Amino acid sequence: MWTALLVTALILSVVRYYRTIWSLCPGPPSIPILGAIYLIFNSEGPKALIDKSLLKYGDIARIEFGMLRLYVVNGFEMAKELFNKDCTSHRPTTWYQREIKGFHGQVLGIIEASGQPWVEQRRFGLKNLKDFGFGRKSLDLVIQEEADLLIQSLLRENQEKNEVLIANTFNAPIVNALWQIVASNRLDPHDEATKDIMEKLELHFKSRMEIIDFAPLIRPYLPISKSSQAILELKEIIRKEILTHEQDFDPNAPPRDFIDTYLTEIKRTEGSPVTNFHREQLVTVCLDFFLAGSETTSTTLTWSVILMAIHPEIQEKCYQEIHQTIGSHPPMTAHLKDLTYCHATMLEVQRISATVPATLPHITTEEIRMDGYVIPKDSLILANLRLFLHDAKAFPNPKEFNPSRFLDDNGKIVKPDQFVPFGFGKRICMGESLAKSELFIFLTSFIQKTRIGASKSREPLDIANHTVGMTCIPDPFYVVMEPRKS
Ligand code: HEM
Repeated sequence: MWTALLVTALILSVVRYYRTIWSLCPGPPSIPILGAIYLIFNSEGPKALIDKSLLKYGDIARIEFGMLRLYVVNGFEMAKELFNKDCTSHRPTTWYQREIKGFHGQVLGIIEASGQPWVEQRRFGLKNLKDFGFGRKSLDLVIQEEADLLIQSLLRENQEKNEVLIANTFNAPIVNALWQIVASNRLDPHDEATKDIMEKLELHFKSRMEIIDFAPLIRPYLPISKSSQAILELKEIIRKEILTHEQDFDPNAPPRDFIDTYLTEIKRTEGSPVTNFHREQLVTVCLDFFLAGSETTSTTLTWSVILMAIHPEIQEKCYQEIHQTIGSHPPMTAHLKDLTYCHATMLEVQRISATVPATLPHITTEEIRMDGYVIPKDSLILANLRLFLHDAKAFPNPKEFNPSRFLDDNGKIVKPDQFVPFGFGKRICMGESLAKSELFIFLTSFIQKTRIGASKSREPLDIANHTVGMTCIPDPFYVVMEPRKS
């Protein structure tokens, strides 16, 4: 009798499972309990989530992952409307976000936070990221110095080996620029401590989403993964830097960097029963800048190098523009408006690489009904940015690398709405202006001082050789880099 009852209960729950998912919008086949988990644990990894095969389900595809329901939005208009809603601007929180990124069960920082604490931290971060020209140096100068040091080191490598290996090449300089903004210190790229930070960041970026983090009952009893351990150690490094800042912090002196600005805010709001500004919050906000701002920018720069090597005629056009407009003057953010072809080249690098192929997951806080679709409360939702950036209607011949598509007849920059490398809506990237300065100054400094070409002793360069994860990263490649005569 118990067996019969068990079998009936099982059949009923399977029927219920299929009735529920059939009442929702379509998606890849799934089975009870596991859903369509095979999609991200196959050899393709997260690439499956942005695959064109999902287009057959319409503007939005539903993917079941065990207890989770994920919606991938492939329709641009729909995505824009959805991501502008308050009820889609929250983030899912798992054990990882509460215990590893957060502190004692509390979600902190910007990337994973939601509601009022997120609004406050994001607003504060945005306001202060805008004029990150702290203390002695302007932001442009910090970026120029990092670009120049890297160029010198690559030219030396080229002189010794007749070619240069491009693999994680921009990671240290970009982390360094961020570290100077955050803590006004420069990390020595040859120092063991710096290599350690880079390895930890890399471990994090190479890790896959751990589905088990969504099982709050058993997760605390399982061992901490290497990538989570790396995050805890990165937080400790940042915490130590904050403690050092606290020792010689003078609230009446101008802030030296972001940490000082934040410490001033902690002092200002001290004693308030509702303050969200405290040391652990600062640790996570800084960590978020490193996690969101390092790999994204450095990978886009890696794409710039491979694309310049494949397209010497475009590189030459950029060089001529730089040569005629600013000569040997160090490139600055303000030159974006004068070096329009270089600006267009930077946009085209971002478009074709789609470095961040999808937004991070958002979570719905209420049921949404839109264009005949129903998205239940507590569903994960992400937008397929790569699809929008490669949309043939907005960008004719989308596979072609053609910076001129971003220039009108008068040579002015024009950007179609679908140009969304930084996402859109309420959670749009916070580091957009910083990233643009970094991309522009690095790209133009490289072209101003070097000629990048393909290495003749290697296989032809091909942008199809890349790995898709949280970011799309070109596989390591070799180029020749020769100095330009000034
Ligand atoms: C080329 C470089 C970059 C690209 C392509 C990029 C792209 C993105 C994208 C697509 C998102 C997700 C939006 C969403 O979930 O809806 C995001 C979020 C974010 N980015 Fe960037 N990003 C870049 C550089 C930076 C930099 C330099 C920083 C700051 C130091 C930064 C800070 C952030 C933060 C804090 C978030 C989370 C925002 C929130 O949840 O409210 N990013 N970025």
